[in-house]
Amino acid sequence: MPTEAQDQMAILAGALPYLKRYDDQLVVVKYGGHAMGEEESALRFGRDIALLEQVGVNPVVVHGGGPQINAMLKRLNVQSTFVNGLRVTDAQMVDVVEMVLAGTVNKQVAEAITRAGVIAVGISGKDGNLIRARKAERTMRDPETNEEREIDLGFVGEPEHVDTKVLRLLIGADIVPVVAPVGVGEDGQTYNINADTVAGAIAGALGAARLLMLTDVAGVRGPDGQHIPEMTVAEVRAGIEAGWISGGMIPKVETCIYAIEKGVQGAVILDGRVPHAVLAELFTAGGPGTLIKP
Ligand SMILES: Nc1ncnc2c1ncn2[C@@H]1O[C@H](COP(=O)(O)OP(=O)(O)O)[C@@H](O)[C@H]1O
Ligand SMILES: CC(=O)N[C@@H](CCC(=O)OP(=O)(O)O)C(=O)O
Repeated sequence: MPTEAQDQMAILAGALPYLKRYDDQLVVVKYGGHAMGEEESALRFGRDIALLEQVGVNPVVVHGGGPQINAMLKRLNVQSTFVNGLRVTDAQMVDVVEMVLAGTVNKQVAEAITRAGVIAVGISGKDGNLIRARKAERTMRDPETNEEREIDLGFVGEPEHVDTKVLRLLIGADIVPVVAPVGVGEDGQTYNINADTVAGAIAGALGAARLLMLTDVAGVRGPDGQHIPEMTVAEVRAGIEAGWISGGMIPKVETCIYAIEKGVQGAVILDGRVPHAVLAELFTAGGPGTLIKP
């Protein structure tokens, strides 16, 4: 009968080749608001990110906070609406969004990593010229006239330019950057940016080895509801076209495709609520999520 120690040795031996593969590599981890869950799961996430740093991987965390923004808006009695997964953000709301994302959530995530023994620094896309944004433009088909018309999302932005200098300085000093998805326009306007989009833009600009998208589903499900362990970009496009990839999964897979086209070797969608999801994905054969490859 194998002893517990032998079991642990077997796990370690299995992980060693993967540790070597990711040594000194950049891994961007998008930590979604739904993946955050209870305090204990956030602390577990912090320990896993700290462990990555300690074994020589360079993690960069981009967090979301959609549910946390919703909770604050509810307390303030403010209604919000979404168009194609993006929150219509007026001038008053952009202040609340920035306060929650760059304030509360950003500091909680950075603190969870720091508490695990590795220094993390929380910044927003407005710091160090990290994310220069422009107003996001979207159109929608009017169901009555069947014509495409522009929709005004207010202060919703998309990254126009990512300046990685501040990230590289932090990474070089063994500090984990934790980024809130807020950007600044040329005129100094603050923009609310979807966190998936920011994670893809940063992974692309850094030329990361991997982009991990932590959400609250196990990965991409196929037409019959089965979990798909691995997909090519062409298969993802076919899934969107056929309609079995839909809703909130569309911006997620599109972000993965964008990052891959920018040179990221692989992007993974996985359930961040599962203990040690990040470690299992990077350091075991055939991780638990859906790996999207060129
Ligand atoms: N093929 C699919 N596989 C998995 N989830 C899908 C698929 N198509 C649509 N979805 C939906 O996408 C959702 C994930 O997106 P979303 O809720 O926006 O995540 P997050 O809040 O983490 O950014 C799932 O909960 C599911 O309802
Ligand atoms: C424009 C837009 O929709 N921004 C998002 C930013 C937060 C986010 O993306 O958080 P999750 O990753 O947890 O969904 C929002 O306001 O909810």
